Amino acid sequence: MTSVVVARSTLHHLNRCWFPALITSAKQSIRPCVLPQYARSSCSVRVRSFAAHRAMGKPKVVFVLGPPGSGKGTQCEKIVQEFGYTHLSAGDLLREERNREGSEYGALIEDNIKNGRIVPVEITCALLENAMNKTIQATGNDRFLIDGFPRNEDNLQGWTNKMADKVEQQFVLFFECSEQQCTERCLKRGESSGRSDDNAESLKKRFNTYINDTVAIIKHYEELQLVKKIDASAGPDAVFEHVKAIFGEQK
Ligand SMILES: Nc1ncnc2c1ncn2[C@@H]1O[C@H](COP(=O)(O)OP(=O)(O)O)[C@@H](O)[C@H]1O
Ligand SMILES: Nc1ccn([C@@H]2O[C@H](COP(=O)(O)OP(=O)(O)O)[C@@H](O)[C@H]2O)c(=O)n1
Repeated sequence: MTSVVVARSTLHHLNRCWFPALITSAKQSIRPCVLPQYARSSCSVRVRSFAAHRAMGKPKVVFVLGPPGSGKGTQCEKIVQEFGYTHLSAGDLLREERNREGSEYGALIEDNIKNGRIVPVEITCALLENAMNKTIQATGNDRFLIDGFPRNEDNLQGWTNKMADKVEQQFVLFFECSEQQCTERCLKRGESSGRSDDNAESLKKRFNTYINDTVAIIKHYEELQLVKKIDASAGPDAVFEHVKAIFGEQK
C-alpha cells in the first residue's frame, strides 16, 4: 500500500506542477508521455519518492556543464566507472522521449534539438526527476551526474522551484574547451552518431545558445563558488586525471 501512496503523491506532484495532462484515469496511471523508458510506471510500481528517501539523506547531485562536444558524456562515463555515480544526460533523456512512439512532445523536442534551442524545463525536469526516483528505487544509488543541465535561465528556475530543496548540490563540473575544438569533435562524432544536430548548421546554433544562455548559468554557479573548472582540451585520459582529483576530494 505504501507504494501506492508514494506513487500517488508523485503523480499529484506531476499533476500539480508539471503536466496536468499526465493524469488520465481514476486509476491514476501515468500516461507514458514524458517519462523515459525506465521511468514509465503505473501506481502499482514501487517508486520511492525523494520524500521517502530523505530519511537516508538527500540525493547528491553534480551538474556537468560545458559547450557541445567538450567531453561531458565521455568524462561522465569514466566518473561512473571510478566513483559509482549514476549518469543522467538531459540530452539523452530528451532524445529517448523524442523517439518514444506516441510521445506528444517528440516533434517539439526534435525542433528544439535541431535548432540548438533548449526544451522547456517542465519536460526536462520531469524526465530527470523520474529517472532519479527510478534509479534510487531500483539500485539505491543516490549520487547523480546531471549532464547538460541547467542550460538556461528557464532550466535553472524550473530546477530551483521544484528540485533544489530535494537534493544536495555538491558542485558544478565545467569543461572548458574552444568552439573550434568542440566543433571538430562534434563533426567527427556526427560521422557515426546519427544525431540530427551534429552538423555544421546546428552546431552554430548550439554554440550561440551556449554563449547566450549557458555561460550565464555557469557564472551564476561561479558566484556561489560551486564551479570546478577543468581544461577539456587535452585527450580524454589526461582530462580525467583532473576530474579524478576533484572527485577524490569529496567525502
Ligand atoms: N578529451 C577529448 N579529446 C578528444 N576527443 C574527445 C574528448 N572527449 C570526448 N571526445 C570525443 O568528442 C566527441 C564529443 O564528446 P562527448 O563526450 O560526447 O561530448 P559532450 O557530451 O560534451 O557533447 C565524442 O565523439 C568523443 O569521443
Ligand atoms: N537541458 C537540456 C539539455 C539538452 N537539450 C537539448 O538537447 C540538445 C543536445 O544536448 P546534449 O547535452 O545531448 O549534447 P551537447 O550539445 O552537450 O553535445 C541541446 O542542443 C538541446 O537542444 C535541452 O533542450 N535541454
